[in-house]
Amino acid sequence: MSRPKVLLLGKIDHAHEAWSTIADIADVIKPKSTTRADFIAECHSGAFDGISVAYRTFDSVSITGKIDSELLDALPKTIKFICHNGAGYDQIDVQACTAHGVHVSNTPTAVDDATADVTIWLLIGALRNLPIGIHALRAGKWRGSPPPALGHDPEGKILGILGMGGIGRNVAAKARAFGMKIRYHNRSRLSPELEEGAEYVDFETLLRESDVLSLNLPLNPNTRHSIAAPQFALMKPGIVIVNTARGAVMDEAALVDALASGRVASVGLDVYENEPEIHPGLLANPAVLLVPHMGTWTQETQQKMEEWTIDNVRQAVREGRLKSIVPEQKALEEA
Ligand SMILES: O=CC(=O)O
Repeated sequence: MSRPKVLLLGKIDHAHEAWSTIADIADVIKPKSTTRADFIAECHSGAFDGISVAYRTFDSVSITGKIDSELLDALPKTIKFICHNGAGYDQIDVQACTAHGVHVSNTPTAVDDATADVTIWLLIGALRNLPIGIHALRAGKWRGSPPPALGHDPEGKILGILGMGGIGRNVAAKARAFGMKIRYHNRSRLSPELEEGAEYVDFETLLRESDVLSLNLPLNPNTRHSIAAPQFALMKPGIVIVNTARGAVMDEAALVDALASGRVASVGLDVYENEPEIHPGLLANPAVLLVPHMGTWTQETQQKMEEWTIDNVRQAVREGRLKSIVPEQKALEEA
């Protein structure tokens, strides 16, 4: 019987030992292409014939582009599993995968601490007007003249969390240590054990009453531009917003307008609508705290994410099922 074949899209940077165990159970194939057009041609050349599982990284989008119907049509029909290294899988059209009989996994929980840590860092930095001070200091002007306006303490402020999954709940736990009052909105209300005292409110109340809003929802066709001009108009003037989810859950141009009008006092952003491009209105604004998508940028978390993805590959090869199928496809593994 021929050995299973695994396609590696991107590279393994940390979990080399775990990855070496895949070579014991499968042949690993790497693409030669560096562009989507070449990758599709390579698919048609038969180079990937027989693969059943693909491991992919966020950065491998530069080779393949989005995993959509066109790409799935080009890949051999034998592919049954795509194991994505990352919590957010907006680069993958899950509906198209389901239609092609391909199951998709991501890396929930592995990213929660690191992403929540950066969320809290951005939250405090934006609340305290730190970017203005940092900017002035680097320009040799100490605090600047005039100095930044006084910031605000997190204690007693309402933190509204939009998207109360693993990362949102981790942010809540950490923000409680700063004395923040936690409210959230989600597609559905959580059990009291998961809520841990957080108050469930409707979307409009979250927008109207939050002092700080943290975006922790996944990007998909339903959540794109969840925060746009009509939502900014409802917000409490002077709100601080933090986004460590995906840029496109918020309309970046509308955000620039909301900052200019003062409706939004400050933002802390790790993600952008058209990464790595950033809206010039954000770059020009010294009040905003900007980080280049580093939410999971730690040794420990990158290692955990790779190991988690490799576990998915291993389970797919050995047992024909995934450790962490994405929520949209849960019913497929239960069937
Ligand atoms: O952005 C990071 C991730 O999706 O894991």
